[in-house]
Amino acid sequence: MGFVDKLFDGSFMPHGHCLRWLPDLLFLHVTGDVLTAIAYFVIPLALIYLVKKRTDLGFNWIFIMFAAFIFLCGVTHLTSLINIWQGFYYIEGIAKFTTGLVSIFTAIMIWRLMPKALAIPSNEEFRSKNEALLRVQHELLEANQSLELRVLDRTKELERIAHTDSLTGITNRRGLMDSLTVEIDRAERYQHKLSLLMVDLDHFKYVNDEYGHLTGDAVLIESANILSQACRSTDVLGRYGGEEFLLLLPETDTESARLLAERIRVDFEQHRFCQDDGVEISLTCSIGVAEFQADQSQTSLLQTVDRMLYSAKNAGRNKVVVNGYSETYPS
Ligand SMILES: Nc1nc2c(ncn2[C@@H]2O[C@H](COP(=O)(O)OP(=O)(O)OP(=O)(O)O)[C@@H](O)[C@H]2O)c(=O)[nH]1
Repeated sequence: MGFVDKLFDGSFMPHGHCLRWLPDLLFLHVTGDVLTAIAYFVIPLALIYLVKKRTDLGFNWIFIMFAAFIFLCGVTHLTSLINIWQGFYYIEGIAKFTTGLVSIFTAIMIWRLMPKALAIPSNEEFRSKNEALLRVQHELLEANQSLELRVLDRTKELERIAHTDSLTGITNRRGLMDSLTVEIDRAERYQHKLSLLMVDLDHFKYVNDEYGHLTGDAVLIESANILSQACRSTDVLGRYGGEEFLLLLPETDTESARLLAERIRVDFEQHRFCQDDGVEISLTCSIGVAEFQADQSQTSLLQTVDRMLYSAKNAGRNKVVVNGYSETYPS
């Protein structure tokens, strides 16, 4: 009789199923089997818990297959234990068969998964990639910082351009108005003096008509220089209009402003604007002077100083007219 026939004729009794009931032997088997059975059911629970919590993990299904495989191993193990006393061999056979199917399927799938699993970057690769990313992040931060600085510089430059007269390089009307607002606030808050000079070149149209616009421009630039040399660094000089300049004089009362206006008037009177061809141009200016009065609005102050300038023009030009003074200078 062959081995295979012996296996199925009922005479084969696997060795080990005739446990002798020795206490120490029994203790080893029972304790070992119970611990193993517990582990067979706890491990699948742990794997399912992991899959539920970490849905982002790749190849999650392989954990489920392992859980099923280990669970079925547990069932097989348990039925084989029961079968020491009871003869549920069909149940055990079915459990073994199912375990075998799941095991072989898991084994096939794990080999198919192998290339992907091997392709997972190692910790070292992750570390070096992370370092490279940190380096890039650092470079980007630095680039961003230098960009912000450039934007800041550019913004300041644009602000400067927006407040600068392109021809003469001094403050333009917008800059003048901003400064005037600040100076009026300061004068009002600290009850300081503030005076204004409005300077207008006399018969400037004649310069343009006679010598051309380029010469007119050069005269305007030189006039701005004369004015800036005449005033203090704390004063604000700006071009108010075409050939009209405005001087804001903080901490200056009417009399001091009048003296400065008179000096400027004389400066222009004595100055000779030289052309490239050697021709000299004489030019005078008229000046209106006004001191800021408490509670006066910016518009009202400008209207007052403009009125004074108008009076100076009416008085024959090359004159200084001061608000509150009846005299015209020179009389
Ligand atoms: N070259 C030049 N001329 C300018 C500029 N802005 C204004 N003007 C000229 O300045 C002249 C001002 O003429 P008016 O307003 O008649 O004044 P004025 O000739 O100085 O006469 P009064 O002010 O009454 O003494 C005009 O001819 C304008 O064209 C500029 O930027 N460059």
